[in-house]
Amino acid sequence: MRRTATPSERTATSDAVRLIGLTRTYGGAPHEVAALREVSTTFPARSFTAVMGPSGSGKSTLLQCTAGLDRPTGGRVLVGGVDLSTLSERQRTELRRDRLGFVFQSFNLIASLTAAQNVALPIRLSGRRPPEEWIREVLTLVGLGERMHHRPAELSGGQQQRVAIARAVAAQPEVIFADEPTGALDSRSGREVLSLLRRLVDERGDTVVMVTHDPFAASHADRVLFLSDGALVDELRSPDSRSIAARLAELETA
Ligand SMILES: Nc1ncnc2c1ncn2[C@@H]1O[C@H](COP(=O)(O)OP(=O)(O)OP(=O)(O)O)[C@@H](O)[C@H]1O
Repeated sequence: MRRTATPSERTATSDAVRLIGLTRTYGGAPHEVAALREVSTTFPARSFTAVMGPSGSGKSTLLQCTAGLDRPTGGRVLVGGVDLSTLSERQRTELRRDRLGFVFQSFNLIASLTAAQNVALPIRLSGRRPPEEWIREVLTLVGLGERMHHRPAELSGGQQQRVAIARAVAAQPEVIFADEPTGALDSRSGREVLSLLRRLVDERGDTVVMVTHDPFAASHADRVLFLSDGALVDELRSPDSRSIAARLAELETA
């Protein structure tokens, strides 16, 4: 089930996503809120980026606009070179389904389906029939090869999140967007999920963009972007939790 380039075929230098002057305002004058102000950056292929910032700084809006779930009011988003603003609503839906993967805080699994059926669902929705060996391979990758036929209620929170990650990985997306993926987990399960995301990047060449409030979670990334009041104000490369927490505290008190 290898529709797009395999990780080894992906080049280390290409940009998976490019943001150019990304702007999103809500409401009109005099109550206009600038949730994003001319944010420009790139998310290189095979990299793990964390997005941080105080509450209300624009993290969710950045993720939503970058993943084509919300339309920016200015600037451009390029996913694999495709300018999202040139796509119709339907084409954006197809791009999300076929080329992007999503992991949410609340797992968003379908309760009546088994782990294997949940993982296969996005591929089925795009009209393809995923081979059972591929679904087994992806669930084995996340350490749940023995739990393929369990329903979400029969799995722990950490296991459910790993099923959700398997679901995101199964269609070989160009970028995996994770929104507070450890927010609902205890610290041990959270650590397992973060190690798994790290492994996807290091061993498979996946590209991960993660929004988080947690400096420890962000320390698993190659690079941490900091938003403040809708603007991209700083970035740290290969940071440790302590330096991330210190920078965040400065922005929160600013
Ligand atoms: N649909 C909306 N209508 C009006 N304002 C909005 C809307 N969505 C977000 N905003 C505003 O845009 C700004 C950025 O919000 P956003 O949710 O992106 O921040 P965040 O950094 O993700 O916050 P948190 O960490 O609290 O989740 C905030 O001022 C918020 O109130």
